[in-house]
Parts: sequence; structure tokens; C-alpha cells
Amino acid sequence: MHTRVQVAVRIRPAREQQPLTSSASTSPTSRARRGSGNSQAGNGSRPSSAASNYSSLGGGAGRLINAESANTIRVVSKSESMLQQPGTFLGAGAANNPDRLARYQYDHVFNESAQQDAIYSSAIQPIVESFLSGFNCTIFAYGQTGSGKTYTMGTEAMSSEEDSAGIIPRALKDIFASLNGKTYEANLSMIEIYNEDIYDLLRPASSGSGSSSPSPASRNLLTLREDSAGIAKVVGAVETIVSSSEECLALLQRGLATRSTGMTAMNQRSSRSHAIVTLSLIQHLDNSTVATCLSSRFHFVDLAGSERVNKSATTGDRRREGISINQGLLALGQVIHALSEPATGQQGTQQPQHVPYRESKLTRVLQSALGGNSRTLMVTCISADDSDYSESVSSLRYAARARAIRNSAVANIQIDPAVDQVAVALAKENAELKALVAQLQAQGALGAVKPDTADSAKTRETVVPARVRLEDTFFADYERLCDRVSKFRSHLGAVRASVQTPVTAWGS
Ligand SMILES: Nc1ncnc2c1ncn2[C@@H]1O[C@H](COP(=O)(O)OP(=O)(O)OP(=O)(O)O)[C@@H](O)[C@H]1O
Repeated sequence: MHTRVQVAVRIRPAREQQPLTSSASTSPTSRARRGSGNSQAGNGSRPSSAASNYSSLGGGAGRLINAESANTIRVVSKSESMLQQPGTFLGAGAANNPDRLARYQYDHVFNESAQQDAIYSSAIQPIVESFLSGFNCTIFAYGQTGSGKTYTMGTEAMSSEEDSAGIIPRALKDIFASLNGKTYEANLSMIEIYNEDIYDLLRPASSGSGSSSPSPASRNLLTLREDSAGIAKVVGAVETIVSSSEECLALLQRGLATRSTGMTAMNQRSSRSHAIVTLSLIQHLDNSTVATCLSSRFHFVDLAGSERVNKSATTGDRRREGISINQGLLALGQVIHALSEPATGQQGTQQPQHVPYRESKLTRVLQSALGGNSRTLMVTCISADDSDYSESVSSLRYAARARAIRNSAVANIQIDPAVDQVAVALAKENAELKALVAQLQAQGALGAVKPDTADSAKTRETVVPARVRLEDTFFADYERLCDRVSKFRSHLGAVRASVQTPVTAWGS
């Protein structure tokens, strides 16, 4: 079933303070480890209660970028060329657009006063329902550095109780509440892509544990391998069995402590890596005749933010990280671009476009989320400050393009492995019966009885009743097999029908 990638845009509250003027370029915290929420006092430090440092006013009449409705963002263009860009629907171009306005439309737009719970209930809950119905799902946060991706995803602090809790803790809480009383297996993993290397955040570094900042060489490097369908999979990440949201949050908290972060002029604790949290779930469905199971994967992706080297005032490691981050995001932009615009052939026919997934680890890992078997939501975080105008407009354009991507998401229904064994046994039995029938036919026991041989009377006496008995057994087994197969088919059909359209709001 084709589903469109959904896009939500969140405008972060205005920063009350100017971008950090700390000497990020001269004394960066070298690959700082994210703490457990402690914030240092003083100029430029991360607020202990983040919301308290930001204006909660929605909208800003004099600003160039504003949320106009629950689906629309209005941008006053600074240049003529901007009005010609995809995603604008005034369309008539600058000459007919004296107000120089562009409007971008999305599935959800949240202004700066939007709270975490409102974002969760309108944009995220439908995806959680899809996941529980057997669909692979991905939510990824995109945007410039400091625009609020980590805050929105909830990879800042792992608690599902606080008002400021983000998407991940809230989703985990809902998922495990829904699974209560069901038979399932759930596994959690957490990785990061840092400078084009993939690390396991749930496996402690193999050496140097005394150091506050393990060197990349001591950490567990993971590899990517393509499956038979050409989809890259991360190999070797620790998958921990989990049975409650509290367990997941404790694990994620541990993983976050080793995520690569660092201070830049734009963000006191800037994520220097793309973090991917994956929850894999197998739900066993109850059925008296044939058991099936739903298997689904939920990827939560907190991307590192794009940054302008001059603005983020980075040097050394921070600068190298920034370049690597930008390269990964550039590749992501190219993939979004290719998927949103199918190439047109010579006769005007649409042709499959080459999609450059292989350009970066990030795009390889996100391959199935973009154009594959997944229900995907891109949460684009922007700042409406005029000083962030060009970065925000660029994010808005990417977001508008991403909305054109069509995925083919299907509910992953499988025969329970235990039922598979029954099916194998029945197939074996069937094959044995067929062989027996063939053997008897070859001996003439099941064919027409040959007339008037010397032993014909004896043959009729002994073979015919045996044949009847064998036929009875064979047909009884055969009917039993057919009955089980037909029950299984109708059950599978019913399960498919019930999970194909669980979310009415999903784009198609
Ligand atoms: N909607 C919001 N309400 C309150 N505080 C916010 C909001 N969005 C972001 N913040 C605060 O702004 C700061 C920067 O946000 P955050 O770290 O989430 O940005 P980011 O996009 O993840 O940046 P980077 O890409 O550099 O990691 C944090 O202190 C965060 O708590």
C-alpha cells in the first residue's frame, strides 16, 4: 500500500539570549559526554528547565517566517528566486506576487507555543498505532543545529512523566501500555553515526573505561551489510530484550551518556552524531486454528544538525564533525530530491530515478524509511529568528520535498514459527501419502482390477478391501489438510484486512 511520507514542522521558541558566544573555537569540550541532565550555571549554559528560558508566545507578526495555520507556514521571501522554488504554492512568480509571499504546506505545523503533549497526540500517536498494527515506522528529526530536534525527540532526558518529555519516552510508554496482557517479544538497540562510522551506544567501550571520553578506536564499531533485497542492515548491534518503557528508558539513558556531543557557538550541547533508537517487536496473535504474528520495527532518529561553520564558530574536532554532519545531510537531501522527483523519460513517461542511497551511512541506514516499507514522519525543526532565516527556509524546502516521497508500507504478518512447523509436518505427511498412492497404483492395487487372471478372484478378495481402506485414510487426511489450509487462509485474510487500514489520517 502506498503511503506518503508525512511531514511536521515545529517552530522553536525564540532564544531569549543571543547565540552562545563561548569560546567554542578555542576551548571546545572535546567529545563531551552527555550528562544526566545537570546544567551548569552561567552565561551560555543549557537551562535547567529548558522551557523557562524561552518566550512561549506563539507567532511573531513582524517576522519573516510564521506559522499561518495548523498546516501552513508563511514566508516573506528575501529573494525573487525563492518564489520559484518547489513547495511554494503561490506559483505565479515574483511579478504577480507583490507581497513576496511563499506558503509551504505540511501535514502538521506547530508554532512556538506548541507543547510536547500536543505534538505527540496529533502527529505521533497515529504512527504508534501503525507500529502496533505491524507496520515498520520511522520518525526522524531534521533541522539546523540548535533548532530543537533533540528536545522534540526526547533524546535530551529520558523520562515519560515530565511535561517536557519528548517523542521517544511518550511513544515507549504508550507502546508498552498497549502490549499489556499480550504475548510479545521486544528488543531495543541504539546506535550512532559519528564521522561516517557506526557505533553501538548500548555496548560499553571495550577499553579505556576510566576515561570520561572513550576514544573512537576503543568503541564498538558496527558494519552495514546488504540483505537479499539490497537493503543495508546494521550488523552486530546489541539488541536487548525489553518488557517495559522504564526498562527501555534506563537503557537509553545509558546509551545517551556515550553519545557524541560537543559545545558550539549555536548550541551548548550540540549532538555531533546521528542517533538511531530501534524498537523491534513481534506480537503473537491468538487464534485457535492457526497462529500468526505481527513483526514491526520502529526507528527513532535524532539527526545531528546542519550548521554553517562560521556561525557555529567551530575549529578542530568540532569543525571536522560539522563537515561530516553536513556531508551526511547533503546526501540525505539528494536522496529526498531524487525520490520526490521521478525522472521523466523521452516520451514523457515516468521512469525510476537513481536514488543515491550509497552516498553516506546515514542514507543507507534510512533507506527503507525513504521510499521503502515504512510509515515515515519527518519532524522538521526550525527557528523563526530572522538571523536563522536562510537555514530555516532551506529546511522548509527539504520538508516540502519530502512530502512527495511515496513509501510502500505493508503490515508484516508472518506465520508463527510454531505453526510453520505444523505446516511442514503436514506437507511431509501429504508427500508420504502421495508416494504410497503412487506405489500402490504401480502395483495395480489402486488401478482397475485386471480381468480374469488366474488369481483374479483372490485379488478381488484381498486387495480391493485394502484399497478401500487406504483410500479412506488418504482422503480423510487430505480433507483434514485442506480444512486446515482453508482456515489458515481465511484467518490470514482477516488479519490482513484488520491491519491494512488502522490509521485513517495517514496520507495516501
Ligand atoms: N520547543 C522548545 N521548548 C523549550 N526549549 C527548547 C525547545 N526547543 C529547543 N529547546 C532548547 O534549545 C536548546 C537546543 O535544542 P536542541 O539541543 O534540542 O537542538 P538540536 O536541534 O538538537 O541541536 P543540535 O543539532 O546542535 O544537537 C536546548 O537547550 C533545548 O532544551
